[in-house]
Amino acid sequence: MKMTETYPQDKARTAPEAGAAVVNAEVLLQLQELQKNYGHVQILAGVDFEICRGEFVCVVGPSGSGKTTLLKCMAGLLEPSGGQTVFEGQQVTEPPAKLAVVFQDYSRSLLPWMTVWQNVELPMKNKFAKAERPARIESVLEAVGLGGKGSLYPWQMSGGMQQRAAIARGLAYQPDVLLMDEPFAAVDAQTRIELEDLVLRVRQEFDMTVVFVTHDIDEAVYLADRVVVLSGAPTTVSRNIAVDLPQPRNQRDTKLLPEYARLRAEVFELIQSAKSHATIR
Ligand SMILES: Nc1ncnc2c1ncn2[C@@H]1O[C@H](COP(=O)(O)OP(=O)(O)OP(=O)(O)O)[C@@H](O)[C@H]1O
Repeated sequence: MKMTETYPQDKARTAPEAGAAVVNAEVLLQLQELQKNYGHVQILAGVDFEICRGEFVCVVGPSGSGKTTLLKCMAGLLEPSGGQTVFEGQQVTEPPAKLAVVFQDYSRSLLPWMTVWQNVELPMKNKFAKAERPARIESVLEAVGLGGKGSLYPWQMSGGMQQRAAIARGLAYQPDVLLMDEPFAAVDAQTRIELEDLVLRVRQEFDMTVVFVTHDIDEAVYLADRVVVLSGAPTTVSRNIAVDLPQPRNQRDTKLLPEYARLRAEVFELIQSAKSHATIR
């Protein structure tokens, strides 16, 4: 087995060996020639890739390349100007029930007048009977390291704890796919490391597919089964890189591997090149 495979842009399919957690190669999400304009400005110029069930895919690209725009189109929160997102064979026209999104700005995503428990319970109300909820809430709070903290309000917690609560809320109704938009950008470096490992753990525990947008190359290579590198706007997929680093990942040992350094350098070069070719507006 090759250590790394690079998939051509028009055939962004993941081989099962791309990551240990990928148990089959069932395609769950497809981005088909996705385009998005804001007014006359084209941001996404036909983004095309697929995500298999169980995969952890990181999306990286230069600032302003449209990573957040792409994620919103995937989530059904923004209507594309062309192309489509397909989730489990259906075109996405509104947020699918089996998909949850965790945004960067936890301070705005948690409702400050609700306790952590109530925040986590909110999205579960349409899916689980009242009697079922407490055990599930306790289990997700435990999973994110907030066991016993459900009675706190967001403003009584640190930034890292609030982001844990936002992740717990994303997990609470057991989505098939978790979309995360630079979720750790606003926390300190030590907390960021803890949250990266937390996401890897809960991804295994809850058997989820994760799409994770980040501008941090180290984070992308450390977390991903596959890194999708975007070009600068007008944006297409620059490269699809399978990350075949051993699982489970470890903040010290994984980052000492020559293959980690090689992948990191590859992504870095691509982003530098994308920056230099991006249209200056
Ligand atoms: N609602 C909007 N109306 C007009 N332009 C927008 C809108 N949202 C985003 N843009 C522009 O589209 C481009 C892509 O924005 P987006 O936030 O998707 O990029 P990004 O890659 O996530 O950026 P960053 O890495 O800096 O967070 C930017 O130039 C931004 O100013």
